[in-house]
Amino acid sequence: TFTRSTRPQRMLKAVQKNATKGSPESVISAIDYFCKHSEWAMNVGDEKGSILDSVVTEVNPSTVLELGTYCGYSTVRIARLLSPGTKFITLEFNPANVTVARQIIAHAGLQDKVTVVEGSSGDLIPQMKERFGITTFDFIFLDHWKDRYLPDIKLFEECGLLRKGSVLLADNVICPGAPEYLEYVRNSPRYENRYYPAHLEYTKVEDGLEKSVFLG
Ligand SMILES: Nc1ncnc2c1ncn2[C@@H]1O[C@H](Cn2cc(CNC(=O)c3cc([N+](=O)[O-])cc(O)c3O)nn2)[C@@H](O)[C@H]1O
Ligand SMILES: [Mg+2]
Repeated sequence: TFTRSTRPQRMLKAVQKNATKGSPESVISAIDYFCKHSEWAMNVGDEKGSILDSVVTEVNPSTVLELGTYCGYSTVRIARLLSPGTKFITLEFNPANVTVARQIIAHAGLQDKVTVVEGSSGDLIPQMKERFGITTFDFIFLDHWKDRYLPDIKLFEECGLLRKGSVLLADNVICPGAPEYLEYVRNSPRYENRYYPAHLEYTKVEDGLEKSVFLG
């Protein structure tokens, strides 16, 4: 029987066809080209991706967590900037997307830099310490279900996974929006925040990233 491919599978084919193996930049370009000329997809994209790059470079983290791997676009953006020995974990709920993401990350030659863990953030965050030997995360990128941003930041606090200076960067705080999360970090004395205005990936729609530094 004929089963139609999925958008992540078509994105993977485009990467395998157009990107040079071992080149993270060409994987990033191939995905951005696919999203601009073939099919829109919910990667953080090139404009917000450059902001993500600058924050990762500024933090120069030793431990990194990403929520919502999807196809691995932001995973590749982050992993290509990390120093050797950095511990980078990305969480992905959908097993089909885990499979696609691992292949895209491998095409970029970054498979040894990051661990893609299948499961939901709510289940996996409390396991970070004992399963992966993490004490605290220096940098966290939130790009998963928007109604999970707030419960998950509270989970980070409860599990003692944040230290003074830990940086959280949240995608889509305007579109689709994460109003409860924004209200929480902006009204909490425990976070120093900065909003980076941008646009929804590959569109002219307003969106942005919120950076929140945990003050301890
Ligand atoms: N709690 C979770 N734990 C682990 N993985 C998760 C979780 N929630 C979603 N995911 C995974 O994230 C991936 C991508 N994803 C992200 C979202 C939520 N983000 C968006 O819906 C979104 C939507 C738009 N948009 O509609 O324009 C733009 C964006 O940049 C977005 O991130 N839904 N799936 C999917 O593979 C899903 O399995
Ligand atoms: Mg997003």
